[in-house]
Amino acid sequence: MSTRIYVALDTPMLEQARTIATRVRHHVGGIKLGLEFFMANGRAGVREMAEIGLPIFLDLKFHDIPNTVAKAIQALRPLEPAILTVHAAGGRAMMEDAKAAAATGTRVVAVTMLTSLDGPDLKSIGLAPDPHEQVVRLTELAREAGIDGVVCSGAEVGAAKAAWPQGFFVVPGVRPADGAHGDQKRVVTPRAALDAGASILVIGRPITQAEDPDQAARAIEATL
Ligand SMILES: O=C(O)c1cc(=O)[nH]c(=O)n1[C@@H]1O[C@H](COP(=O)(O)O)[C@@H](O)[C@H]1O
Repeated sequence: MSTRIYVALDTPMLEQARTIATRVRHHVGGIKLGLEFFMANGRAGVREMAEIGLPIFLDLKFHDIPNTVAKAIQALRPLEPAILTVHAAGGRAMMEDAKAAAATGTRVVAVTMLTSLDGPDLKSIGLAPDPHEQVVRLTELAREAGIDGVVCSGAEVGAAKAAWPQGFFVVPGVRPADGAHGDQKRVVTPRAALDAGASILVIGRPITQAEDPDQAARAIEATL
């Protein structure tokens, strides 16, 4: 079992999420539930998934004024997720208040730069077109805010870890060497992401869209 893999169950269908999670549960360390699942199934759905017995990573990527984010996270406290996400671009005060509002055992991690973006995308939204610079700057801000870690691509996790050696690093957008990239742009293999400093890997479609998700999870696990 690789406790370093969190399987992203991006589906609105509770039964489908439960079926995949049950099939792969011996090869992953946790379940990531995101906006697609949460919008369709809400807190009750999260509770049902928690019954499978794996840690829950609730990825709702909060990005709003500090008060709104803190109140939203407070409302999630009873679910006691192992990990939850905010956007680092929400700023230091928002991240500080997010951490203060979360349950004691919940790691709060901040998304630095989405793995679906590249340098030209950064430029198109008015930022310096250098993913490394952007990820390192936001990693330093997250560290100063006193949260637990960041989300970044495997291409930048080495630089982020150098900026925050004690941080917790979540790396999505990983693909087996021959895997389809889909909408992900800054992609590395699971092994390369771990070697570069990832604490955990978030893997969705390479497992969930496989003909045999259990076999796909095992094959990835074997490369780690
Ligand atoms: O916060 C995340 O988990 C996240 C951040 C990011 O920059 N990129 C990213 O892909 N994710 C999530 O990671 C998962 C990746 O899924 P796959 O591309 O199917 O492996 C999705 O659930 C995304 O929402």
